[in-house]
Amino acid sequence: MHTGRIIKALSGFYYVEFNGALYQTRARGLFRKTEESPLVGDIVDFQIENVTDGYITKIHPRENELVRPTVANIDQVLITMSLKTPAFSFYLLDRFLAYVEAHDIEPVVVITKMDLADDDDLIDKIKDTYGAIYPVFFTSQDEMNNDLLNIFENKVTVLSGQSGVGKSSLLNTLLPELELKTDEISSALNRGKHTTRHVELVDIGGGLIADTPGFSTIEFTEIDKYNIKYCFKEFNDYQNQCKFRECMHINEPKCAVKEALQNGGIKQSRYDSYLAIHEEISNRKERY
Ligand SMILES: Nc1nc2c(ncn2[C@@H]2O[C@H](COP(=O)(O)OP(=O)(O)OP(=O)(O)O)[C@@H](O)[C@H]2O)c(=O)[nH]1
Ligand SMILES: [Zn+2]
Repeated sequence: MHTGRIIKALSGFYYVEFNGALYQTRARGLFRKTEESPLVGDIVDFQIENVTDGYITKIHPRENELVRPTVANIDQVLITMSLKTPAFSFYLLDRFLAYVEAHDIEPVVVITKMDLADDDDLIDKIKDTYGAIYPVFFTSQDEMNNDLLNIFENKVTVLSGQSGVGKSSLLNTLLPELELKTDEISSALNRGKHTTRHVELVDIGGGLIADTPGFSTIEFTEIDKYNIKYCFKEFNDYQNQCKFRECMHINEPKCAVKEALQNGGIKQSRYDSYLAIHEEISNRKERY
């Protein structure tokens, strides 16, 4: 019996990496009864049947999972946001950040298209708003950002961000061999344009990254209006000092979050994003 990680799932096979080798495994009937099926990213126990084949006997409990792409046990999500085209949006970035926090995954902010920069105030405001809360990297397509390449070691990473911000370009810059590889696969299988991409974890900087960029829009459907406040990381420095334990930091007196807003510990744009998302979730719930 061995324990490894599923890095690819294709046609009923799960490819498990163990000790630098890849094993083609099946899940057998075991999981059909429990309706639990293995996901890419899962840590599994498996039995080797011959040199490279085996079958999965157990899925270890998941730390977290995302639906787009369908990957489990993710350590970090790179939230890509372009400086321009499409225009940078503090609100949209805050939505992505809250969503990733809600899934118990560490966010990393990556600002793309820095070659288009013409507004120093915007860059300063981005640094000022997020620099103390999250790792923030600035990149452009034609430059290899070596600091960014260092963050992957021993981690499983997923890339996300709205359409057109440069997710694929970033992935190709960080992993030039990737584009080549995907081209080879789709032409080899002769499936043409409409091939459904199967997510695969590929090696990057001593860790793994999902080769398919992930979610590009955010809906807070599974998140409760009482929990969204915990998804604004810097609120956690203050919210246990609010007078009321159930304080939502909106209309309550003696609210430590609103005090922090007054003295600059919490940024106005972050608080405004919180209010907007809280309202969106509250309105949705009322309809049911
Ligand atoms: N100037 C500039 N353009 C870039 C940069 N990165 C990407 N682009 C351009 O932005 C456009 C979108 O890039 P993609 O990498 O396809 O963006 P994406 O986020 O993968 O887009 P979706 O597949 O729609 O989710 C392309 O025309 C890229 O050439 C950059 O750093 N600088
Ligand atoms: Zn409060």
